[in-house]
Amino acid sequence: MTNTRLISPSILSADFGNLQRDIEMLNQSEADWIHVDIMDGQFVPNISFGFPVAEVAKKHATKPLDVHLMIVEPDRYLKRFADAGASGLTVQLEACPNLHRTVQVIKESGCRAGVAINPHSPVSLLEDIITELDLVLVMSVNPGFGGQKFIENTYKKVADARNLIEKRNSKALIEIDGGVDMNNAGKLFSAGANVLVAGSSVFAASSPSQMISSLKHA
Ligand SMILES: O=C(CO)[C@@H](O)[C@H](O)COP(=O)(O)O
Ligand SMILES: [Co+2]
Repeated sequence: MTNTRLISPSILSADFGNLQRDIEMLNQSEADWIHVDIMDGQFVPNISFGFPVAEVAKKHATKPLDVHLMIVEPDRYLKRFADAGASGLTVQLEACPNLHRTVQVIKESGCRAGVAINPHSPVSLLEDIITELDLVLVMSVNPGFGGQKFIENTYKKVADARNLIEKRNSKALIEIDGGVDMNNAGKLFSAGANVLVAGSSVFAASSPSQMISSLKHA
């Protein structure tokens, strides 16, 4: 079992009028990655931002961009997000009819390959692809918005993912996304999570950088 514990703050909750300032704050903080949420208004009922904002993030960030694609037909855009500076590309299982091929294309682009599963999708759906993955993202809210309530069934899914990874000797990291805060961060790491995404809990804190440290050492 890996002891890796990383924090990936989501810029969805940043101040877009001061994005450079907020990214520079993340550069100075204990954040490990910077989470970039791409929403298309089709896979999820919200539109966030696209390439220009991802490119601004890349221009100012000194940390790897952890790009989460909540879009239909992600294959159409993998290369462009890789060229925009993504270090990791995570697609939603539910958006990928040919997931094995999609994962191979991500790897060929030089990015870390991640697959996200929605709250209704069991971890067992990853059984025949887990050895190909660098990262499994367990959604702990329904995707589409920041600031939602954490779904408690996530702990069981972290345990399921950890069991599957160990059974198949996979090197995949387990990432959790949605409603992560000081009430659940420590329990998630103890349950076997490796990477915690945090949007509103970081950016609404009086000291975002202190909150990142608190989450990391929870
Ligand atoms: O992918 C998503 C939402 O769909 C996330 O990455 C959110 O940006 C997390 O925000 P909080 O729940 O932490 O506020
Ligand atoms: Co996300």
